[in-house]
Amino acid sequence: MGDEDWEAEIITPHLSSYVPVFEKDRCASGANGDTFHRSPGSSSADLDAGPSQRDRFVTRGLASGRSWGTRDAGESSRREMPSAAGGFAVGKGSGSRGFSSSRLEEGDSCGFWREPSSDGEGGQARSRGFPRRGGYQDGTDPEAPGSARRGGRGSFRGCRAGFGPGSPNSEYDQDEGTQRTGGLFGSRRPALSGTGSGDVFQSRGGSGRGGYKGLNEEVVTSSGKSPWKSAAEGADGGDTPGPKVTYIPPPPPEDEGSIFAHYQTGINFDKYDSILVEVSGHNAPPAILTFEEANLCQTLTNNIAKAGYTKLTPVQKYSIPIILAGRDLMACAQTGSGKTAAFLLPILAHMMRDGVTASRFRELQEPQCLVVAPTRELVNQIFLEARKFSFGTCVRAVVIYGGTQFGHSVRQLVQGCNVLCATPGRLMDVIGKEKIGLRQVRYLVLDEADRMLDMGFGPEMKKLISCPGMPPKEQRQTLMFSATFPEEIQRLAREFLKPNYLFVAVGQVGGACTDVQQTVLQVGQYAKREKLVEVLRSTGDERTMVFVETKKKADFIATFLCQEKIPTTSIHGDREQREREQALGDFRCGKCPVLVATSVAARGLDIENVQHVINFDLPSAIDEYVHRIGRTGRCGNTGRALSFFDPEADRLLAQPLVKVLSDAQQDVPAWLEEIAYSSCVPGFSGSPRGSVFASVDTRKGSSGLGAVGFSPPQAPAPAEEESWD
Ligand SMILES: Nc1ncnc2c1ncn2[C@@H]1O[C@H](COP(=O)(O)OP(=O)(O)OP(=O)(O)O)[C@@H](O)[C@H]1O
Repeated sequence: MGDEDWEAEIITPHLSSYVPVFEKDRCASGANGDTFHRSPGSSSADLDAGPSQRDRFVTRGLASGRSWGTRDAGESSRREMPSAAGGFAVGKGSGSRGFSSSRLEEGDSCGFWREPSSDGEGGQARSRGFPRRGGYQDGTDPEAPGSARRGGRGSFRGCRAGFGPGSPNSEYDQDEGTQRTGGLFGSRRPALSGTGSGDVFQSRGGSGRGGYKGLNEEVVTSSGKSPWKSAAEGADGGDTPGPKVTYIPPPPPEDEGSIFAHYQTGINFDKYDSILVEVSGHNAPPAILTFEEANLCQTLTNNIAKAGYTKLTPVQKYSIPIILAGRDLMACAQTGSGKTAAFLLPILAHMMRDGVTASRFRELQEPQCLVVAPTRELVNQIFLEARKFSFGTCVRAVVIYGGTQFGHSVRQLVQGCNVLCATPGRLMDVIGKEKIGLRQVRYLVLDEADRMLDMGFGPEMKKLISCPGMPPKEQRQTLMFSATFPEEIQRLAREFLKPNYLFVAVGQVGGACTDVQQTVLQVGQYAKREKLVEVLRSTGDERTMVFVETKKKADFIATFLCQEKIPTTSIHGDREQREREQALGDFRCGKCPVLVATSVAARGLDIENVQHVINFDLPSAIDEYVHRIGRTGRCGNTGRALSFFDPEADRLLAQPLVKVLSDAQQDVPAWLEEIAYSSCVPGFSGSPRGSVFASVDTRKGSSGLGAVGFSPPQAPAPAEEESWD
């Protein structure tokens, strides 16, 4: 099938949904009211008796009984597992030489679509001089040339937006109500078309929508400038012409049950206690062991209890007292370990302690706290957390982000704003329109800070701290959180932080969550779809996120899976915001148990019951891999990650991948070690794009800051991308 053919194939069916209509004999009811007769996958966690004590990273992963691979365990080499024993790797097979057979690698013809050997995706996928990834594309991919491919996250929990009825603002009141759709939850969803999902398939040609485009959606020009900003300004209500964005997200839930809805911590939650934590910097306050020790006000304490939090996670134990002491902080902790509450709780406690007053209706709002994050879904998630913890207080949290009607953002703001959660583009828009003043900012939080400071967002963040009115770093508290913190980004971050900032490293900086069982299979590009279907059929309707490299491919694979009668939806930057939210809602509620995503969903998504992450395409950067697989195995729950490793395209990832696997005490397939060895990069630092594995505060090299804990596993690499130009 030629390139044009597959493109046509996607468009012509006019799918109103990715949810296929099932044959009656196979499904009685389902995503469209059907019940799928697919055998549910067993996900029993195979717990070992006790934690494996390693020299630096004490917590350890768990084996799930399921095996995706077909190799013998004997082919894997277990690394650095002095006490890895019993049960840890039970049932786990990693890699499959079988799948690396030339027959499959050279292209199978069992699928309905055959991938040509050349691709147009590689330019986008392998920026920075890495080999182009093999792919199916036709070279007309709008993402291809020069696009950055790192990304943000997307997550979503519930509905969003401010309180009460919007107060019309004539300046921005256009299109009021025209698209008040797109809720995430059943009752709030718009009337659905077609098969009932309402997830209208119209992502192609999705340019011109407003808003910052997430992760691998923004285009970084050779000058390092990011044109997304003007798009955001234009489409979201700024000055440049473009299609008007009319989407008004549904309001957040009002009932207490929904506000405090949470999922259970997992069987490994208590194992967090054994993770080694390193704090560096001078005069760090001691960690707290309980919420009581934090001495929070009664309302906050009640809200913490209602949220189901009984015990602090390590990053919370260390970060909360540091923030309460007024110190700047850079904190790095594994995915899903509670970083959001680690900054929200002490900030809210401070605000309450300082007697924050209810903000009132005003044209210019002056929030005390700014939380900036890279994707729309993530800021919405943070907003919902802030709203939950501030429930019953006078603190008002507001969320604004691109892809929604600008006037709607303004209407949320003018009603009052103490804590503003925003994506960079929309934030700069409202600052530019003088809807937000920065004079009162006491707390500036960069979530996914390494992403916020890299070449995609860094210039915007620099602009933010130079905005008129923004208090200098000496007069504000700056807090940075992420699961990964490359050394070069740590260096850039210092410009934002007071010199005496503290650095908290929970476990290994940039390390994968050890509650995720990682499996890598060698699968040639032409065999991937067949393997994907095989895996998805074997896992039943367990929730699975499938990551691919490009937006087009996300559409294509989602459509393909639907044709295979696997209820699937997709999220990527070319989908309209309403569609993105609909997709996440359908995935979250289980209507579509498979979500095909680009890296826009790699960071921060906190969705209950995501049992699997599949890297259909591996990312080029290992930190991206760490974030992607962190969508499962959250908060002490176990999860599984399966990656299709295409030796042609993924060779440069082999080395850092081996390191991530072994650091997380996972099986390392022998073939992967061989590839890693053969593609050995002299002076390897753990990542093709720089040292992700900065296991320590980078200041330690120069300032001799002392720290208890682990030592760097390798010599620091020369920083890449030092410059934003
Ligand atoms: N102390 C706690 N007790 C119980 N649940 C918690 C606690 N802290 C956080 N959680 C829950 O754990 C989940 C993961 O938290 P959160 O999203 O903040 O993780 P994260 O570290 O920011 O992850 P990521 O790196 O992927 O962004 C959330 O559902 C959150 O409500």
